[in-house]
Amino acid sequence: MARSKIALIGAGQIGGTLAHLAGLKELGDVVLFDIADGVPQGKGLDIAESAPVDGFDAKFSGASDYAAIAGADVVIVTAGVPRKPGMSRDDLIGINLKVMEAVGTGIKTHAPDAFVICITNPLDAMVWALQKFSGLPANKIVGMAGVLDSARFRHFLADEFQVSVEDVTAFVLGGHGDDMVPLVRYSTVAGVPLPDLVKLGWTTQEKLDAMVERTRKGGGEIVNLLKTGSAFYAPAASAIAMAESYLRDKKRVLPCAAHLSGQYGIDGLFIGVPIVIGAGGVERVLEVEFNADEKAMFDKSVNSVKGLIEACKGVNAALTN
Ligand SMILES: NC(=O)C1=CN([C@@H]2O[C@H](COP(=O)(O)OP(=O)(O)OC[C@H]3O[C@@H](n4cnc5c(N)ncnc54)[C@H](O)[C@@H]3O)[C@@H](O)[C@H]2O)C=CC1
Ligand SMILES: O=C([O-])CC(=O)C(=O)O
Repeated sequence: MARSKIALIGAGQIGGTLAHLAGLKELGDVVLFDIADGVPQGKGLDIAESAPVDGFDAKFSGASDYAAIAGADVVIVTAGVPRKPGMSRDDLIGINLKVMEAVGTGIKTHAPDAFVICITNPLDAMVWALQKFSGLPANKIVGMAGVLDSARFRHFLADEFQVSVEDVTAFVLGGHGDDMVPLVRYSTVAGVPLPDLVKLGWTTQEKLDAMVERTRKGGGEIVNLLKTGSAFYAPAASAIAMAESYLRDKKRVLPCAAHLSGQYGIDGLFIGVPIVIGAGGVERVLEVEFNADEKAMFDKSVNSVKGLIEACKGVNAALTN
């Protein structure tokens, strides 16, 4: 059977890490695309030269011409700019929206049948714009954020409880901003919900609240430490989990920014919700029930995303249709 083809649009910090992980997991042959000519070629060659040491078989190539992504099964988009300390993700709208227009056109022309994962920030608005520019069907394009935000929450919880990260589940829904919604009631250790663990004395409500807040600000914490860019190892690992679920038809249930058409009372926006990713792309949206507090947090986050969409429409009139 022929190998799958994975196209990475953007060969920066996340793009390079994606290529390496795709190789290590033998997900398929990888094409790195970037406007910075030489960078995708150099990273591709470097990773190919690591393959004999780690023992994986995959081809790596670099390009600055969209023709190279033709026939890709999966496209992962990280093209654009990351924020620096003092900036919010939303400050990236102007520049990254223009990038999404170019990328969307490239995908529409050369890889219209791919399953597309957008990572570029501000995520919920960029994946919405990328869908408009590419014309992809709603089940073939998703945004990566919830897997990352949930992984951060899981890490903090596992560290607090001194248990394996594997036994901690978490769902962080809503938009990928500081008002994202870590759902404490739906997060567990070996199936036991967090509120029960507070009752059992495993942690205190104050500590749990602090971990929720740290999760919400998790991206900014790393930006402030790195100073020159943002997180890339955990974001790349998260997108690879989504790509793997599609390519291997694993049907994993993952929190992702998915196009909603009525679910959660939302129509026409990409919002972080649990979805099933399989060979059919977004195969199902899991609608969890919210209590009044959770609903208020979710609505607040959705309103932030709506504000970003309006800002995009203000920048590019073609998006108003
Ligand atoms: N959704 C999420 O959870 C996360 C999103 N991000 C976002 O991902 C994006 C990428 O982050 P990094 O890889 O760290 O940035 P980076 O700066 O290392 O890489 C971005 C790459 O995009 C390339 N690029 C710029 N314009 C392009 C265009 N028109 N076509 C093709 N390539 C183009 C640049 O040359 C650069 O190599 C940022 O917007 C960042 O905010 C970062 C972490 C998590
Ligand atoms: O915070 C940022 O700018 C990058 C990002 O989205 C994250 O790491 O969650």
